[in-house]
Amino acid sequence: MAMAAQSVARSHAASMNSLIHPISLRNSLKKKKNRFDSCRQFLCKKRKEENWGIKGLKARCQRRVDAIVDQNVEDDEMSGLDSDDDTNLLSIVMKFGGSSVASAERMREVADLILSFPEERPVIVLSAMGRTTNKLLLAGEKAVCCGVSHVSAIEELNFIKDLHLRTAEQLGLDSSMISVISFMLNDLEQLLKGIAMMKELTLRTRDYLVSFGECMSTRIFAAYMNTIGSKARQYDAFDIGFITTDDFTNADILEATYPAVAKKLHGDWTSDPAIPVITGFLGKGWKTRAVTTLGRGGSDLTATAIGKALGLREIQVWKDVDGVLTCDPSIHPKAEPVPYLTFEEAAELAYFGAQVLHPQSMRPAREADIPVRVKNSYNPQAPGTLITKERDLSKAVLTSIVLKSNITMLDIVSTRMLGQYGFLAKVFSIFEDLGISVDSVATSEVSISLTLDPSKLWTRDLIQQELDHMVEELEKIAVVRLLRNKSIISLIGNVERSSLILEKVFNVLRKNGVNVQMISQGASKVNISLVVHDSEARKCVRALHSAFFESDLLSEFNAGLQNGLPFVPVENQ
Ligand SMILES: Nc1ncnc2c1ncn2[C@@H]1O[C@H](COP(=O)(O)OP(=O)(O)O)[C@@H](O)[C@H]1O
Ligand SMILES: N[C@@H](CC(=O)OP(=O)(O)O)C(=O)O
Repeated sequence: MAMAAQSVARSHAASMNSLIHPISLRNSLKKKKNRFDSCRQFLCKKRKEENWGIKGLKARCQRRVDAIVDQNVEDDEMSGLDSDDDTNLLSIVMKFGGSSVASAERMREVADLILSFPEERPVIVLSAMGRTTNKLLLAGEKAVCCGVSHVSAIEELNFIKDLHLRTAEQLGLDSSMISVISFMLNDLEQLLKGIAMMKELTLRTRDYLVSFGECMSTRIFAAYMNTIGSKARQYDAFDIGFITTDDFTNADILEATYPAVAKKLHGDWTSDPAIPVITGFLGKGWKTRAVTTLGRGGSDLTATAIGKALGLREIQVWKDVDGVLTCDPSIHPKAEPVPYLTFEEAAELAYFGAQVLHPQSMRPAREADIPVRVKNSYNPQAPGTLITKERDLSKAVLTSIVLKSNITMLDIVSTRMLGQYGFLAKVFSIFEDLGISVDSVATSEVSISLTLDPSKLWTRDLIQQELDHMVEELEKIAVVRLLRNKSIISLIGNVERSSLILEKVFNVLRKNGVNVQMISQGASKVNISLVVHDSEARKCVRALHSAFFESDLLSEFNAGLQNGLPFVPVENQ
């Protein structure tokens, strides 16, 4: 049924392909002679006079634009020139998150925003509308235990139905698109009935279930772009070469994705230009061929992967905040935008829990060295955050404070004597065998303290089961203490100034009566992690933020230098 809905949507998108493409024409002409309007009027007049079909109009349009770009012809001449100009290729990727496309009104604003960059030829990546992904997951969980006959009454299902149909209507989409969306919503209900019947929601089904969010938002948005005369073409990422591992709910993009996506998008664009509107977050498992997802917030990764695949000039991720901030604004309202970050800083920040970026999203951008700009779709004038390979760190001390709560920590002490080799190797081979990844580590020769990455630990049952098994294995070689309800506070910044940072940190923590339970400074030189108890963590973040960002830290540092306290990089001490 879902495949049928998709093919209806595809044929709909195909029928849209026959409209003219004002953005492409306008962009080319702006760069050369700004003669598009007269050209379009001329062609429209001619079309009426001579009764051209759409195909004829398109061919003449293209020849005409190419001719004007070449500056060789008069307005009423027809030329057979073919343009093979690289400047006409797709130029940037613009990703809009759920909050940016949460309603018809927001979709209109996003469309205006895209059109306000007439010099760009963007690829658009969209997330599901608003909180649709959460609602789909909740609907799935309710379906497991509510019984088939109660599925139609699931509150979240009805919310999703209402939101998508209302949005399609408010955007003035034609009846064929409204039936595509109705068809998909019907499929969604059938799927939930299947879940209710099976009384089970596997990770694979969970991914298929949430894929409805992005599949619907992109269809609605592409159709709206077409309605307002900006030719757009919808794509499901799993149909255009996004090949992933089969790790449902947390899949990884495989290398084969890049050439496949480039071939498809570039090929379609050159043969028939239309703004690509692509589902974020989704892929196709290389063995199972089933729909996979890239982990929560995975549309950021879709965007950077497309940037790399097409070698684009810039990757823009549009959110509901003025860029990456000095800390999570929901913890401390005085958080401020960080104007520049390196890929390394952004990756650490994302990995250690800043929800604003997907943990893996910096990888493709860094590999292809493409700048990433984090912008606010509610406040497009704000400069946002620019993430690049390098930046001037001479004035940087601390960049951002990140909190990851509800962490499990392990203290592992070897039962053997000092001087035994291979202890660390044995411990880490146990984690490898169990497929559990570790966040932060602090070691001595006979003991290790570490925190576990919770993303691997998906459901409650599994957490307990996995942890029990892990402790059992570790107890064969060590005394193990499992500590729950911990938080990691990660200080992302210039670790060349770690003495200053740590001096201040311990001052703040001492004043607040907080004991640090583990400290770790990674080799990355941008991150110092502190483990504290969950109950103290938010208070600590606020106090640290005040100390680092609400006082003149740099002059404090310079004053230290003038007072004969020279700064010595930590590795030289
Ligand atoms: N350091 C931070 N900087 C900016 N936003 C942050 C930070 N930490 C957490 N956030 C949260 O991340 C949200 C934006 O990320 P996300 O919800 O994934 O955006 P989108 O869905 O638009 O892609 C913000 O609304 C904010 O609450
Ligand atoms: N819709 C998915 C993917 C995503 O990237 O969303 P957002 O861009 O709104 O964080 C999620 O909620 O996880």
